[in-house]
Amino acid sequence: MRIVAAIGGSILIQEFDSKKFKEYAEILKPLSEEHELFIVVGGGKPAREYIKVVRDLECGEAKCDDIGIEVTRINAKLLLSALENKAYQKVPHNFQEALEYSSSGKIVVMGGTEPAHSTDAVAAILAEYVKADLLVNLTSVDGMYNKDPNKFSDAELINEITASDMMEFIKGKDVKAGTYEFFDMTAIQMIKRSSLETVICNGDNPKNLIKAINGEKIGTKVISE
Ligand SMILES: Nc1ncnc2c1ncn2[C@@H]1O[C@H](COP(=O)(O)OP(=O)(O)OP(=O)(O)O)[C@@H](O)[C@H]1O
Ligand SMILES: O=c1ccn([C@@H]2O[C@H](COP(=O)(O)O)[C@@H](O)[C@H]2O)c(=O)[nH]1
Repeated sequence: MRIVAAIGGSILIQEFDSKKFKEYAEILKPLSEEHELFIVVGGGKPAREYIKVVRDLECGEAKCDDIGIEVTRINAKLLLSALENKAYQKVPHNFQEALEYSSSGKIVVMGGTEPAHSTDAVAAILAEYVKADLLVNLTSVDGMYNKDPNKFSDAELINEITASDMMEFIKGKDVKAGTYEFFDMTAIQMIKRSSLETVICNGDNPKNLIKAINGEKIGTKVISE
């Protein structure tokens, strides 16, 4: 299968250590023997810290995004280091490069592309571009809830949701650099327009990626209606 997986920076770089990079490398290396893997890495807390500094410099939102993108690419480089020769050792800056690098037969790892969206959108556009069989979004919670589970203890996990309902849910959320909390509109539009098979699940345990690939019931399945 051709798979695009977005790994949240909130997962990979919770602390400034190599733990999650190593854990993911252990899972991704054997998976790449069976599947074509494209990994998109988020910025996490470091991206938001840097974005705060740029915002204070009053350079405008696009510059904030630009710095965010740089941080996602640093995180991508860290994952490349962990993956060693199983990954193509260059971070693509656009979708065409991603496709070119994948012809090496190795895992492709990238961060952001251009301003005004999150790496969740990058993963969805990439999935469309490479005609992926599956898009997996690995984040810091078990999937999509009816409200923010970190703010409401009675939040309920949604097992299945249509892209249209998800759009309705996300409508009006902040689109400033570093504030895309949980998915962004561009990502959902791609899922809808290209009927991308999509699963959102908890990436704290990298084995959840295997479960999602094997079609086990996990997290939230997004239906492209
Ligand atoms: N309805 C919701 N369902 C699930 N999570 C939600 C919801 N609303 C808000 N959130 C928040 O979204 C967060 C997940 O987004 P976050 O930006 O941390 O993820 P990421 O994409 O995995 O990482 P990063 O953006 O740091 O790369 C959760 O920690 C949760 O608090
Ligand atoms: O293609 C992209 C990717 C990212 N950004 C900016 O970087 C931050 C960090 O990415 P996350 O996916 O949120 O971790 C994001 O909030 C954007 O500000 C971008 O502009 N374009």
